[in-house]
Amino acid sequence: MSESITIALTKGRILKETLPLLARAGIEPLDDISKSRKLVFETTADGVRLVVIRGTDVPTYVRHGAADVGVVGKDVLLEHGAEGLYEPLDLGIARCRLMTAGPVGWQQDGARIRVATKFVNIARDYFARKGVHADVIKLYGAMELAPMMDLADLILDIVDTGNTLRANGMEPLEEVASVSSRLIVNKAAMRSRCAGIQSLVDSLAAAVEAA
Ligand SMILES: Nc1ncnc2c1ncn2[C@@H]1O[C@H](COP(=O)(O)OP(=O)(O)OP(=O)(O)O)[C@@H](O)[C@H]1O
Ligand SMILES: O=P(O)(O)OC[C@H]1O[C@H](OP(=O)(O)OP(=O)(O)O)[C@H](O)[C@@H]1O
Repeated sequence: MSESITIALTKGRILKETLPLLARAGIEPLDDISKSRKLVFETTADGVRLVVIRGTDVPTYVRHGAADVGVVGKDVLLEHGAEGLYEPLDLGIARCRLMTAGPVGWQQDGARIRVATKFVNIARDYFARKGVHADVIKLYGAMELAPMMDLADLILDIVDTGNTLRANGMEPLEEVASVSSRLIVNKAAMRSRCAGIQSLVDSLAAAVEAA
């Protein structure tokens, strides 16, 4: 690739699943990311560098053009918006579901329900569309604790195996959205450096196909 490209990666579980796809597309970090405190990594591909950040920061870097391309969960795009971004590729990794969940056997008995979540925009939109009066309570983690402590009636959170819910006496109720990680691209970069970015998108699409 002749033009330089910066790719913003979501650290944690998405990173682990992204690296094999990047490797199949011929992009491997020169350092071992898991053993390094660095945030920027040069790669085996000429002009391609990686930055490793929190998922919620990935769309911000890409929207402002500080990174050209990013990898982020669909949940983050739904919650924080995708303006200024193209979403050309579903990478099919870190698959899970956004669901409502409640204590086993829970039944609504009042006009309003209290919902604890870190996905407040998704939750407000979801319950408004259902015509349910929901008081949405923002939390930053351990959503499953909120009903146990009578902070909330329900939660809206990510569910994969369901083990976390079961371990805390809860059950999944309704699916709000299906989630996987997406490749996002800065709209201006897509226009001005179309060839380099399109070639990256094509290589990653082939890597996803081969996975
Ligand atoms: N249990 C899961 N199974 C599969 N994918 C998941 C699961 N939990 C989260 N994800 C996906 O991985 C992304 C990152 O989740 P992770 O738990 O690594 O970070 P986080 O703690 O939610 O984020 P942060 O560190 O920014 O607060 C989520 O946005 C979602 O797309
Ligand atoms: O259905 P499961 O397979 O149990 O997965 C769901 C759990 O995974 C995520 O948490 P994570 O393990 O990432 O911990 P976190 O609270 O640090 O995000 C999510 O917030 C759920 O708690």
